[in-house]
This record gives sequence, C-alpha cells and structure tokens, in this order.
Amino acid sequence: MSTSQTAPIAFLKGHGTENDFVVVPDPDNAIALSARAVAALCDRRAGIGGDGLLHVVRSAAHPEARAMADDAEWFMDYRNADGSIAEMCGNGVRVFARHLQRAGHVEAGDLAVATRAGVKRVYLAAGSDGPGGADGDITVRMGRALLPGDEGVSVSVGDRTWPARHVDMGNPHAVAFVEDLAHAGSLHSAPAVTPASAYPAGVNAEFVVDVGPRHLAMRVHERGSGETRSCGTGACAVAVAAARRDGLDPAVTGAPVTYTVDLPGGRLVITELPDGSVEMAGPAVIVAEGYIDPVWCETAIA
Ligand SMILES: N[C@@H](CCC[C@H](N)C(=O)O)C(=O)O
Repeated sequence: MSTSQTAPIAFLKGHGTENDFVVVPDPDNAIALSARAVAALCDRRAGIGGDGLLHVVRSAAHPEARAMADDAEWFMDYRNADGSIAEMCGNGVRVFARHLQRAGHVEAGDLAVATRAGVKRVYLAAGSDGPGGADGDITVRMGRALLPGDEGVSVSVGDRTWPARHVDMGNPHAVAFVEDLAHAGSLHSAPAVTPASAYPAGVNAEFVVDVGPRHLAMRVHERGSGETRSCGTGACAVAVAAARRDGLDPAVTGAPVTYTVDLPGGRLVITELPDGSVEMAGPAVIVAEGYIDPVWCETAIA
C-alpha cells in the first residue's frame, strides 16, 4: 500500500469455511500493496486480521492478468497472511466471487475469474438475501490436479513421519493420511516436508483421516499463513489423493467421484470429473465492510 495514500481505502472482511480474508477492491490496480502492507492488514491484533488478502483488480489493469482479460474480467491477486504471493486460493475465489456478486459487478450464473493458476469458472446461485444474492454455496471448477511422480515425499511432526502424496492444484500440496488428526500436534510451526527439492517454492501440508465412505476430515498448515481452519485447494488435493488411494480415477472409469471433506471451519464437497477437472462447492460469506484509516497506513506500514 503506497504510503502516499491519503484517501481512505475501502475493504471488506469475508470467509469461506472460516478461511478468512481481507478483501481490497481496487478495480484499476491503483493501490501498491507491498508484502509488508499485506502482513500488517492480515495481523489479527494490530490490523484487520485474515489468513490472506484478496486484491480485487480488473484483469486488464494488472500485468500478471492482462493476457487473461478477454476470458475473465476480474483478477484475484491473492496474498498469504505473511505477504507472500500464491497461485491460487480455493476458499478465496468463492469469497472473491461473492464480493463481485454483492457489489453488483456480476450476475448470478457462470463467472470466469483470472488467477495466477489460470482462469477458474465459478457458478454463483441466485441468493435470497438482497438483489445480488449473498448466500448459498458457490461451486468452482478448480482445474486438474497434477500428481507429480513418486518423489518419496514425507511429512513429519515431532517424532512421527508419514508418507505423503504430492498434489499440485496450481499451488503445491503434500497430503498425509494419518490415524488421528491430533497427531499433527499444535501446528504452530510448519511440519517438515521432505525432500525439500520436491517443493522449491514451499508447500501446504494436509493431514487426513477417514470418517466414513468417501468422507474425510483434515487439518492443514498453509504456506505463508500457518494452520488455518480451512483450505479449498487443500481439500481438493486431499480428495484426489484419497480417490487414487481408493483405486478410483474418473478419467479411467468415466464416473465422477465425490468426497465430502470436513475441516475445522466447515465442510467442502469435492467432485473429480471424468475430464480430470475438480469441482469444489462450499459457502462464502462477507462479514463486514469499512475503510482503512489513512493515518494507520502512514504509521503501521510506512
Ligand atoms: N487457503 C487457500 C490457499 C491459499 C494459498 C496457500 N497458502 C499457498 O501458499 O499455496 C485455499 O483455500 O485454497
């Protein structure tokens, strides 16, 4: 955020299954959001607080999205809570779409959103709360999961180590099936994921248990944010890893496979389709909106 900013900057606060975000609408890409500014805004005590930040920019106005502008009017410039940049955020893209719908920028129905992991198709049901709609689940076509070869990935917490599945949902994941989610410990610090060479840009680590047929529960430690109460791309990675573990591959059988994934902050339903794409359905809520004090910007971010 440019420290020369004098006008108040609008923001919203939202969440998807309690994965929470500061939303900064900036259609013309006029706000220079430094990593430091993002970290200050996401700070839960001295800032607004969030697992990440959604910078809402017209694709045509952003150098990383200009090439997608013909396919998607809006670009989700996603940042983690520590200010780092990530390719994609599954819960974030639903909150992003909810904001656009609520602000009247888009209608219910199909919407294309540009992300650093490509254009994602979002389906927004018409809501009952207000003209633009504000409730109901949002479905996102997340693209294909990539399963890089067996690099012998493993995840460790304390003296426990589990073999893990490397799943790429546009961003990197290591999925470990465990006996008990409590074995992941406090997750105050990042679990060790090896070999480091499998994840040169860092990794999100998921811990998963079965709770019933095609029904999973998970915890996650997110790159750049720590343990969060939900991760959409993580839930997709977990569902695909579980399908392969269970001998299911829609590309082979021609039948979609659905897993229900319970997270500390709520439930996501993940379906892998015969064309290999992964669909995620879940809630997205805008909680509040307001203005960031320019004096705070000067002092906290300068
Ligand atoms: N919470 C997100 C993922 C956000 C990005 C992640 N921390 C990364 O660095 O890849 C989700 O819902 O997918």
